[in-house]
Amino acid sequence: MKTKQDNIILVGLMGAGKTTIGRLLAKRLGKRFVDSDHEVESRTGVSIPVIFEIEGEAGFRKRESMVIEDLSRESGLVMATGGGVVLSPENREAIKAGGFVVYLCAPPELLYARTRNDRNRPLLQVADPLGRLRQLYVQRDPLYREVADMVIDASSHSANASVQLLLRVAQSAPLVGVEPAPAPPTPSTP
Ligand SMILES: Nc1ncnc2c1ncn2[C@@H]1O[C@H](COP(=O)(O)OP(=O)(O)OP(=O)(O)O)[C@@H](O)[C@H]1O
Ligand SMILES: O=C(O)C1=C[C@@H](O)[C@@H](O)[C@H](O)C1
Ligand SMILES: [Mg+2]
Repeated sequence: MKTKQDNIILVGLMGAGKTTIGRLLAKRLGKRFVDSDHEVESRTGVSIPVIFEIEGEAGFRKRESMVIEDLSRESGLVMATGGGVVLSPENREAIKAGGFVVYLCAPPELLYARTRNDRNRPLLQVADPLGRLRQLYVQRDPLYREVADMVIDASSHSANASVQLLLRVAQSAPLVGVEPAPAPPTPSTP
């Protein structure tokens, strides 16, 4: 039977550390690491900025949804997701059904510091990227919480500390969806 713990799915805003932490965690758990952003790029053969340029955000979201639908049906994965996957109700359902979902939560100011020198995130190529991150936080924080089985404060942990925390959870969490063992028979009195 498929259990929720078969897959661990990381959600959160750009720069929260989904790719960094997901890769390390997968290695430690001996699971396959997948990243929905990388999967979109490998299916199209071009980078995310190029997809945004040619097809706009709407085109990217359609491709992202197809990838999420496919990957959420697999098992034994650690999956990093793109920051915007929670925008679509269909993606949210697929993620919730597809694994144990961890929201890496961090304030916009920290996310800005982590992403400011990277040109690979089209939504942050604006005059005021910190302002954009603040808007996205307000819009998306409730959506990440809606899908999350667990929230990690990604601002107070190093990437390695977050991995350690998740390893402890993965190794101690009961398997959701598994029937509890039947109670032993009560001895009959002679
Ligand atoms: N405590 C931390 N946890 C995770 N990543 C950190 C931490 N501190 C710094 N970083 C750095 O933050 C940067 C952004 O991380 P990463 O690319 O993993 O984010 P992401 O959540 O996958 O973003 P995106 O949604 O844009 O793909 C990386 O350079 C990473 O090394
Ligand atoms: O937050 C977002 O909407 C995005 C985050 C990235 O992971 C990429 O999926 C893309 O740049 C869009
Ligand atoms: Mg990433």
